[in-house]
Amino acid sequence: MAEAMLSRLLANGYGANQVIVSARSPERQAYLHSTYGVTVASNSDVAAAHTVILAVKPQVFSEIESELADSSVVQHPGTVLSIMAGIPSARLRRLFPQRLTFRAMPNTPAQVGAGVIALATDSAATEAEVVAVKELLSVLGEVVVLRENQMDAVTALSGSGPAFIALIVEALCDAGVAVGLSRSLTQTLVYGTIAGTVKLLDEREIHPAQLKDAVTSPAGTTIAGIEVLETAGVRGTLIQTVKAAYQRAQALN
Ligand SMILES: NC(=O)C1=CN([C@@H]2O[C@H](COP(=O)(O)OP(=O)(O)OC[C@H]3O[C@@H](n4cnc5c(N)ncnc54)[C@H](OP(=O)(O)O)[C@@H]3O)[C@@H](O)[C@H]2O)C=CC1
Ligand SMILES: O=C(O)[C@@H]1CCC=N1
Repeated sequence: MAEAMLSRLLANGYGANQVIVSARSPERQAYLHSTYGVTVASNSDVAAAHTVILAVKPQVFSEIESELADSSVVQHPGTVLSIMAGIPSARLRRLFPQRLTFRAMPNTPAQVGAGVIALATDSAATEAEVVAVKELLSVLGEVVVLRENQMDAVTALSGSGPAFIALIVEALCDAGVAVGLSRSLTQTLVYGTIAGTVKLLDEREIHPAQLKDAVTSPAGTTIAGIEVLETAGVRGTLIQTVKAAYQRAQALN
């Protein structure tokens, strides 16, 4: 995710000289420097920047936290923006008491600027400070401002969502192959069907049930398929899937 943010920032007018990055392995550090031309520095150096973006795994954050707590940089003013799942802003605020604290939850379509990014703002931030963070995140896609107590739910739905959708896409492609279509044709049909369905629902503001009913002819093919989905409990399975991801986000906290 950090690399997605980095590449999108550079592609959208931010200069390589405005960004410094940190990574753990020397291989990764060399890759980031040679690919993007950015300065690679220690966590402490990065944490001295005006805007600090925290994008390590939540489990790794404890190591960074103790490393940073020992350095004076945590006293610097500015902004800290975390994309880590399950780490509350209160914990970030304890580490960076002088900084405004924002939490965001992007998702992987951010790599192509098509992400949905949930943002919980700091109540002490001015309108201009909120706008600055929104502008930063807008290089990744659509920014939605919400309350921090909604962040674990967002993590489960849109943060993890691309993996759930990808699994469904893969299964549908396999289904196309199972009924005799080539892999490449199947991919074109499945990608187009999903993108087109979402576009139709969105642009015409149709309820999904309305669209399902419109496709479903009496004694036709679609209702035969719908019966299988309902018998398998796909609706309940998807609800349980998101609830499991939500509970995991809460546990990471
Ligand atoms: N993946 C996703 O779809 C999403 C992830 N997130 C959140 O983003 C965060 C990162 O996830 P993701 O990008 O998938 O994870 P990755 O493992 O891909 O990236 C984590 C990065 O942290 C670096 N890192 C690890 N340890 C340290 C350290 N001690 N000091 C400095 N850098 C370090 C790694 O460097 P190295 O490679 O050298 O180890 C790596 O570049 C998580 O908190 C996750 O919750 C949020 C939304 C979506
Ligand atoms: O799986 C995870 O924990 C992270 C958070 C959202 C997407 N990936």
